Amino acid sequence: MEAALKGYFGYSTFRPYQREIIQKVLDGRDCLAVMATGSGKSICYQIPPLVTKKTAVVVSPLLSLMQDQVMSLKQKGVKSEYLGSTQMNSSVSNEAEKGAFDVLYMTPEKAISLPSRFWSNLQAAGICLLAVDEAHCISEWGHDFRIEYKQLHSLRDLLVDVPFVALTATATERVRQDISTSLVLRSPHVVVGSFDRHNLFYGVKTCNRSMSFVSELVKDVSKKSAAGESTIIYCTTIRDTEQVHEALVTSGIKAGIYHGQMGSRAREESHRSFIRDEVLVMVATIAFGMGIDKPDVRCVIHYGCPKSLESYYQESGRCGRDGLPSICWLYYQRSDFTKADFYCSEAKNGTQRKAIMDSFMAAQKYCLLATCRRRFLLQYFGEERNTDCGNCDNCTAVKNERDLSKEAFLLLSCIKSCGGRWGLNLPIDVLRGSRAKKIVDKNYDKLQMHGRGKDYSSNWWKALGGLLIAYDYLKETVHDTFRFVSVSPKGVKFLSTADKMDGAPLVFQLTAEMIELEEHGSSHHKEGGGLNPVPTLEAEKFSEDESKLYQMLLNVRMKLAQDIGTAPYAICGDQTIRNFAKMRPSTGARLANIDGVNQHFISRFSNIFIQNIAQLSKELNLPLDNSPLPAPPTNPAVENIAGLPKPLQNNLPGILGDAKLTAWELWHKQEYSFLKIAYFRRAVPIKEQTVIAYILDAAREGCEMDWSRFCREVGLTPDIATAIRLAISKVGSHDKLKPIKEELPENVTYEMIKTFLTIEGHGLSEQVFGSGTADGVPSRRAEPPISSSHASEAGRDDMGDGVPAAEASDANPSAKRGQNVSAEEPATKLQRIDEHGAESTGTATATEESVLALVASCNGVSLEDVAKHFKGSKRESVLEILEGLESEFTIYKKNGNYMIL
Ligand SMILES: Nc1ncnc2c1ncn2[C@@H]1O[C@H](COP(=O)(O)OP(=O)(O)OP(=O)(O)O)[C@@H](O)[C@H]1O
Repeated sequence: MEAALKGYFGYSTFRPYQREIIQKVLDGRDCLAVMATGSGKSICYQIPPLVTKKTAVVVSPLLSLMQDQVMSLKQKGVKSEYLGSTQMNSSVSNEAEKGAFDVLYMTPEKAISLPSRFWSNLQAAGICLLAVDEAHCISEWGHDFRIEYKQLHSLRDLLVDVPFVALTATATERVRQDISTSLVLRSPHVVVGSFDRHNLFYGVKTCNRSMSFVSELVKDVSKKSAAGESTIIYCTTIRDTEQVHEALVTSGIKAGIYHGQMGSRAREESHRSFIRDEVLVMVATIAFGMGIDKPDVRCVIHYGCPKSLESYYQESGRCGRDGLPSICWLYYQRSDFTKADFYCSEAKNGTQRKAIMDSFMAAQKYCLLATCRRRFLLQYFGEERNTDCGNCDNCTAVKNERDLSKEAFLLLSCIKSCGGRWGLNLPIDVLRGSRAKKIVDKNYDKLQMHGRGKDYSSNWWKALGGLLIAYDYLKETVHDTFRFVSVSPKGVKFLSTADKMDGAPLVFQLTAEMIELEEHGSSHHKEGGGLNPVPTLEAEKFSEDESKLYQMLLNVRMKLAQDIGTAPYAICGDQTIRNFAKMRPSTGARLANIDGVNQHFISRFSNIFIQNIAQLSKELNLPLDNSPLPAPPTNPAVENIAGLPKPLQNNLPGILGDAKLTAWELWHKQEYSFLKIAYFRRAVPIKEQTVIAYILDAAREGCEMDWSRFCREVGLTPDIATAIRLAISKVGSHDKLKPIKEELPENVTYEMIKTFLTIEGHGLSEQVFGSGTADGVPSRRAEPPISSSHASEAGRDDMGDGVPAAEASDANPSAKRGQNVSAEEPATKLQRIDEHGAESTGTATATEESVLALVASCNGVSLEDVAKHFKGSKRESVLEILEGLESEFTIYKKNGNYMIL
């Protein structure tokens, strides 16, 4: 599991619950995972297929979401596709049912409409799980109910032994139950993670929708864009969306717009430009919601109070999914609170109406809060916290507490005297001495407190009213479209004791709005207050030049992404780029050690980044290798990995297929050995013979070859070449290999014959082997004399005459080539070490190949054991080789033991 995590995703440790869920799925158990947005749920269904080599089917509600995930997975080297209405490639479905993909996404509509033949074929090919992402859509009690989700249970009968995994970021107990019942989960393993998004700063500001406010907002957002950071501005109406978008564009900020009245093409285009960082600001209604898989959104602004705390959590949760510090601001205006009636109009019955109203009231309460916002949010989702978070506006604001007992007394008693039949406005007007007709008609101008609240503005009183509601001194109720504020039992108690004790203190933390109103007489947020209330932890650790380097490297990533037509985050995350800027690795080995760097990245982009880091660091006068990482291995093969793998410039991949091309690239460009290629990125290694066949295929397709080296590694000397030539002439044909092999001594392998024939096919025989016998190709070892009489029965048992050349091979070519360690040898030797403690095992020397063979033969081997095994080499050399192999992702370390990746 760890091997797949590092190899494909570049991470060295699992986040909470990931391992547990993956293990349960591998054990065949159904799971229900309720984990916060951005907590890493996807990996729970993306790792099992990489471990089991069977397909994971993922049902996901939105095509845009699937497309983004497929794009991202492909960049990691994970075979992935989707099935849905926008899939233009008609062969995907056919390939999918043959098990061609690791991860196969599909819409619920597609999942329930696929013929049972598809499922039985896929099951025959291998299916390791069925995941239902955003599983809350199953429940009518969830906030995104989708009728097709309800029908997914029909798959249960088709996929009897396949574990089902339901995943969601928000689910109450009731929704969880619905999911479980509807999907017919069988005693599922349930995981409920924390809802806390500790990297998010939460803040609230009041606003008005004037142009001056919008231009302040634009100014703030432009700072984020200038820093290359992405922002989403959620508006509650299409009108607001258009207004804010226009203001941004007029100020020269590249911004996208997204709302339900746009055509699907325009929406897709908008979405695409945002995830590819072509625009850094997206102004949208909540229609731009669930489908956002972009991990590096740094700021989410809600321009208007959201309709519920659930949707606020979900939408603000689009921020900082990569775990880096990010900011969520909510701007509200008191008039937003009157929208409850509008939302309630969606209700089908009284119960639903109450549910909508309760959620909206909670959102309103969140706006008016003067205490820790995170605590409030978590409490709302049933998670108790004893301490304040220190990462929200109320926690970080200079504490401004004051005894407001007199003001509270005035407001409460005024509301009580007005009979609790009004909203907040009328009693506040009474306090402020209004003689409006309604007030005079009701004789409220005769009340004792009439005009006694003139010192504060109306908005200040409303803010106090909000506090008194939040702390249950006032009660807000809604009847039809009217809201009434009355004094609660707690408020009544306060009034009675305040009366008697004359001045019992009631200390409140003043809200930001109240402070603003007292200081400036208006509640517009301060100029320059900006969106960045707290310096991010990472930013604090960066020097100015490191920040510059970070920005430059973001540009390098952007350019690369544009060149290959993908999103920058799909190449690697912001945190990885931060680490590059901080550590400034000078070699591929150092780069590979950085979290977030996976095999695919190493083979495609490491060279570009190493070069840019070196050059830009030089320009900025920053030293390289500023990292706490161990000293870089000096193994030339390791250095090579950073240096060479460039994508091919010709069209060979199409002809050759990935595996053959990769084998050839690794051999030719990286100078990997056959054995190392056999293990490269494979849980189950392929045979060395297959590697050789792949490279020969590449050569036949025109790939450049160093034939001297190839012959040397296959063991094909000029003597053997001569013998093969003779054998062919004896047999009279080279169409079948077996008769040729039978004419030759046992030590002449099928690989040698194939190599000879390929070289002959290229007309290079004379050049490579010379015209005669002995000269031409340097041989590392003395060959036994060749004579036809040595021909053996080798291969006769397992190969008929018709065996095609590409499939014919010997069992263990490296062993026959007289290498230090054969594939079986290390295990035996190591066993001896285990049995006899420090007993010497001879003087075997460590080479990359022999160490690799040893690690491959053991299920975890420590440095000590490897060092003991290779008595002929110094411990440091052994360590160096191990580190080299580790940084190339050929092996990895787990609990101090080396294992094959
Ligand atoms: N073990 C890990 N170590 C470091 N980063 C990780 C790990 N697992 C996942 N991540 C990263 O965390 C981010 C969020 O992961 P993911 O998209 O799976 O979240 P999610 O829980 O599915 O969120 P959502 O509910 O929004 O869909 C991604 O950038 C992912 O690469």
